[in-house]
Amino acid sequence: MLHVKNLSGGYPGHDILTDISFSVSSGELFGILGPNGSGKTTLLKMISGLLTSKQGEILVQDKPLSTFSSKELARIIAVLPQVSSEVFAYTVRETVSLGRYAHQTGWFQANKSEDEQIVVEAMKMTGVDQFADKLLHELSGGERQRVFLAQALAQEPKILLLDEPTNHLDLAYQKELLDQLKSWTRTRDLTVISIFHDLNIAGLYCDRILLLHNGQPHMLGKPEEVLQESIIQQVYHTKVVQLPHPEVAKTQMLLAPNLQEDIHKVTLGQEFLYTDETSVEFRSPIPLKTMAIGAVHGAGIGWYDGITAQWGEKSSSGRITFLYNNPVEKVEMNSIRTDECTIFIVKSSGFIWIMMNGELSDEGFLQSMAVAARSASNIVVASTQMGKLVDSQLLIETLTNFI
Ligand SMILES: Nc1ncnc2c1ncn2[C@@H]1O[C@H](COP(=O)(O)OP(=O)(O)OP(=O)(O)O)[C@@H](O)[C@H]1O
Repeated sequence: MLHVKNLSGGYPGHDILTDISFSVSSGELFGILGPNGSGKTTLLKMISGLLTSKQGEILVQDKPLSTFSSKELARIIAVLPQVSSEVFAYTVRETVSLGRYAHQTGWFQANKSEDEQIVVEAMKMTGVDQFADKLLHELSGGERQRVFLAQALAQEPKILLLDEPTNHLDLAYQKELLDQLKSWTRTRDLTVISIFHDLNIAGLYCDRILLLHNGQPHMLGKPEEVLQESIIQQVYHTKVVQLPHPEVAKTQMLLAPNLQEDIHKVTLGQEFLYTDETSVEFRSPIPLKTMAIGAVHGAGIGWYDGITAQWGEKSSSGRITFLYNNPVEKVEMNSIRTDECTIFIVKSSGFIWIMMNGELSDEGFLQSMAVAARSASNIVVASTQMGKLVDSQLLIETLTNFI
């Protein structure tokens, strides 16, 4: 559908892009990612014919882009630019109708009934039909964004170029728009080429991603190939954490903020353990990353600021909670200091809680769980996730001696 071959160029006296090559197939949702100033918009402007290249070529449906008249091109490619705050005194209906321009063959055929039908359909699909007769400047940023999308759709393009399409949209409209675009790529063979700043949205919806860095292609591939911690850190120069989406087989990237200096350094130990006649409680002064089994509240993986074992009547505390019919017995504590971390263990007839002062990997959590599971079924492994990364092998040997 679209081939970009060895493309270089930019603005007069200011080259931006160097040797970019890629192809986009019909019905593909193709994402362009990259830091600010990496050349994403410049590339999109070249594909839309707004900027000419210095070297290389762009083929649309196997014909060089430069051989299309602007009207011919508008029947194939529609562009949704970054929405600016400048709007003209047009109504929503008039704005969307402009999308039909490329399909009109003469002045007297303007607004034929077929065109009108398509305009109404585009307005319905984007949910802007409810304010069809309002002026653009009477709408919110997100509503305006949807009007321009309707205009692009009314153009009935084969290729839709989008520059940060979800920029002004709230969460529900982001999802609705992207679900809709994805479905049109499948059902109508629409090809979508879109710039994204949100790596996670790109990861969820794109078939492939081109990652630009300083005007050059850094990587081209499937989202799971491109969205790797090390690649993103190298290109964006910021720390991110990669993890699997909990519901779909897609990778997600989280920012890793520098919040640790706001948290005072603590060592988990006996002074945070409280016992009375109806409960044993560990009240942590900071949130702990936890993995728990057997709990009525907080089982699985999470972040909690405490653990409670209770019997008798007691209101829920929001901490990881274990319930017992009878009082737990033989509550023992152990503080173990290794070269890398200190571990605080609370053990009773009913549970084992392992609290780590250090950073524990997912594997470390699972292995600690496995050691504790040899002698208990109600278990919490908790970690401050601050300080040194704990060596899982050493940890297992240490825990095996104490549990
Ligand atoms: N009209 C222009 N004339 C000269 N240089 C320009 C022009 N527009 C953009 N540039 C420069 O081209 C470079 C790439 O800009 P571009 O808008 O393509 O980046 P981008 O990746 O889309 O960035 P952002 O994520 O900030 O939108 C930037 O250094 C920018 O200053």
